[in-house]
Amino acid sequence: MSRMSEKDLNTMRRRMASVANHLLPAFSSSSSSAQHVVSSIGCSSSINDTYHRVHGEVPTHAPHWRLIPCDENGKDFTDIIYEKAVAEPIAKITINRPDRRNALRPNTIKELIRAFNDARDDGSVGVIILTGKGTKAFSSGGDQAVRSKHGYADFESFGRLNVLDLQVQIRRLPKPVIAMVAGYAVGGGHILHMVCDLTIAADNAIFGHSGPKVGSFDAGYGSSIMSRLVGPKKAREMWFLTRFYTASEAEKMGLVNTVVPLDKLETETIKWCREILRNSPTAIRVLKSALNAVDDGHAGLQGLGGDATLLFYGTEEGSEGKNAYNERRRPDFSKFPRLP
Ligand SMILES: CC(C)(COP(=O)(O)OP(=O)(O)OC[C@H]1O[C@@H](n2cnc3c(N)ncnc32)[C@H](O)[C@@H]1OP(=O)(O)O)[C@@H](O)C(=O)NCCC(=O)NCCSC(=O)c1cc(O)c2ccccc2c1O
Repeated sequence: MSRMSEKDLNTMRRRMASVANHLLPAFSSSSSSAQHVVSSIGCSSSINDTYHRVHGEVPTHAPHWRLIPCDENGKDFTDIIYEKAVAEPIAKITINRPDRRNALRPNTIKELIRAFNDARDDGSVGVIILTGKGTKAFSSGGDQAVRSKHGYADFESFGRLNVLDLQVQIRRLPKPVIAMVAGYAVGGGHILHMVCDLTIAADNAIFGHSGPKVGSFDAGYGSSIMSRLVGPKKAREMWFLTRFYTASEAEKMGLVNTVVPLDKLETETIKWCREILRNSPTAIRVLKSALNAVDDGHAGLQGLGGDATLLFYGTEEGSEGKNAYNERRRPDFSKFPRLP
């Protein structure tokens, strides 16, 4: 038999490793993601397939955060802290009213909307983290101290429900938004984390609705998205009984993606950001629209349709139409395929 080359040997090793992997015990569906399997067995090299060899683990170091002190008009942020990671496409928006359990007043929402707008427009941002200052609360929802006859009113003479605008903004923002939840996420705080694309919860997190106890309710996303997430029966239970649920109960209900020890919350969230950021931004963008499209009706279709147009503009076929118009000639689309 002729001597094996180094390349043949490597191929053989790879195939043997692959066969050995298939002999590993199967994992339950609750830990179905490959990365989750990797972390649950604590050793990425245990799965020695091409996928894991090529993609490997993401770095675990903490980002260096740069403070964005004010909005685009130079107005200082007071109710939020807005930061961007240096040399990494991650933005972090922190609700900063810890002595009120990060309750939301109209000004808090206005600042959140401005920060989210900035993160959307900034091409160097690919993922946005939404969180609350401190470990006691993500947010306790609408600030009951400033609730008036027509909504919430802080520095104005009229009330607003501008949290609804924020919910729509997060839902339509073409970048993933991750809720990083420690402590209470109740009332409007619970709804905000549900509207985010993913939720990473600390083991001290508590979720629930208090609306009907304080004479309020969110009959918009706060009802429809919750029913989608936990199912219609559980959604009714949560709204009708206004009980609070632990992080692990929330995970079982499908309300959160994962639960981690409080001191690992940011590290784990950053890990999820980095894993997302290694993937195609356009794929992620279109998937976010697609995952929302059916539920969001015309607005959902518009988002997904807008993505299609955006991609089409980058093609030669799309440019031919524009060029022909600008050159005052008929467009020639004859060379473009009519795919089956
Ligand atoms: C969140 C709590 C369960 C935490 O309890 P804990 O014992 O840890 O802390 P305290 O209760 O002592 O709170 C410390 C301090 O913060 C003040 N505070 C906390 N939450 C709020 C709040 N939401 N508004 C105003 N102030 C708040 C509290 O008074 C204390 O102040 P001191 O001066 O006494 O130190 C518990 O705090 C709690 O149950 N909070 C209230 C939760 C709540 O009912 N939230 C409002 C629900 S309604 C809502 O959020 C809402 C959401 C929407 O999306 C809507 C959409 C459309 C229409 C309406 C909407 C809407 O109303």
